[in-house]
Amino acid sequence: MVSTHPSGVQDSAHKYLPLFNSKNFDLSPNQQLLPLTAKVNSQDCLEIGGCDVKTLVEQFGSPLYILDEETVRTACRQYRDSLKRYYKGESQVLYASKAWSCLAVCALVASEGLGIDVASGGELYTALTAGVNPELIYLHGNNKSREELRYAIESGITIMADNWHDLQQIVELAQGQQPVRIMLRLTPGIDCHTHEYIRTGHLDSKFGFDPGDLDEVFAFVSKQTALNCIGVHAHIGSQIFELQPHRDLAALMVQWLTDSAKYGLKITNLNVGGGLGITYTESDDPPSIEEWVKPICQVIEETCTKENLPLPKLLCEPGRSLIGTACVTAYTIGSQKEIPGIRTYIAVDGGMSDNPRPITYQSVYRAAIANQMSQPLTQTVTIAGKHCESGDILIKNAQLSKSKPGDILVVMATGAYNYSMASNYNRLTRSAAVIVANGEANLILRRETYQDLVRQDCLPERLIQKS
Ligand SMILES: Cc1ncc(COP(=O)(O)O)c(C=O)c1O
Ligand SMILES: N[C@@H](CCCC[NH3+])C(=O)O
Repeated sequence: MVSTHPSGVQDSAHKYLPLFNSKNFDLSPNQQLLPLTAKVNSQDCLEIGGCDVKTLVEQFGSPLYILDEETVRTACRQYRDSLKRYYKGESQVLYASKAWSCLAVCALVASEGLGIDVASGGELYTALTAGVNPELIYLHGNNKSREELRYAIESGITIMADNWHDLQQIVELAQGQQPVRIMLRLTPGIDCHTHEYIRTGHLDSKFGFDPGDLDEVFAFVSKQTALNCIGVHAHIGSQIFELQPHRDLAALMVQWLTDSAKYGLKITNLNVGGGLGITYTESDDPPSIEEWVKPICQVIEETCTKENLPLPKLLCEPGRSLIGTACVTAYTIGSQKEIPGIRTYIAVDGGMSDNPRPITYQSVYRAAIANQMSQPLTQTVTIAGKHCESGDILIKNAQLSKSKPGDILVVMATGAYNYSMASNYNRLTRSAAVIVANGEANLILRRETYQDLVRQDCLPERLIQKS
């Protein structure tokens, strides 16, 4: 018997399902706990993209990242369409690929007309290999190596100059070449309420030029014929639910455009970064994609009118809100340990190596037993990973239906900063990932093998064991 809350919400995993109907693409993916196509089928199993999660695990193994194509496409379109609706100037959405960088994800967002923000040579290589147009790729980093900068210049992408060292190296490498396209990353000095580790816009941040250096930077850049400075950039942090910090940022950035004009710089691009939060639990209440885009556009237009400036090309670079809720991770339940009067641990076949966010940021997730979605949530259990680390806990006090070894547990909203931050701790092989759409599942990341684990290992002659 499924019990019902006074609110009418079923006390089963059904409560996590989005109110999605295929004709209505208005739901903002970042406000859902499960991918938009999630439903429960006649076997009481969770289905995503028309694929039964239990069957996917049988076919592709466990743990498994399951990425819903429709949810990612919907999020891309909502960013793009909102910019078109609320901004009279040109605009471009970039995907912050640090959220999940792999060939398929880069190709998917590029097919929706997005550009890509990369934060290293490796992410750049991935985006280029996926076939992304170099003119739509932007390289970030507070300590880019000379090799990374050379690679960026040779590839014809835009470099986000983050500091003086960066600028000097770019000028040196650019000599004798076409002017190198750069944008300046500036620290706005704007605080927001999010985890300390993922705040970037406050003054005490390792990213970007200090606001006190602004005039000097504009003066320097204006004299360099090797540089083509097209824009300014700022990013205030991640998993943000408030709108005011981004309004403040937009106004401040237009001020930077006015300041730069005094140095004869023709800066035409303004990149407000990313940062829109997502729903990890029912108590998270982020604005929708449209609600985030609209005030930014309005503030830029109003401030430009006031300052008598032409509208800049507006760029933004969301990561988490494009992909976070498009994915679930499916695990197989194994051992259980009941400590009377204390708690019950349920262990799964992954943990901090495939999702390091709980142990790193104390992030809270929701889960369900995918093969019995309507069963009442009668158990309060702690979901433990399989690593040799007491802190390897995925969820404390999860409300689940009664489970047994072999059941499939899905953890929700694992699309952002999970695979991309995954490790091989305890030499676990990295999990596979599939993309699902219209009842079809395709592998996008092969599961690592034991051979993969030792591929880069070298065994010096003198250490070889002689029998
Ligand atoms: C420079 C930059 N741009 C974009 C992002 C993407 O942020 P989010 O995933 O919160 O949208 C980040 C990460 O915080 C970032 O550091
Ligand atoms: N890795 C962080 C986000 C970092 C954002 C990058 N600047 C997270 O998982 O929440």
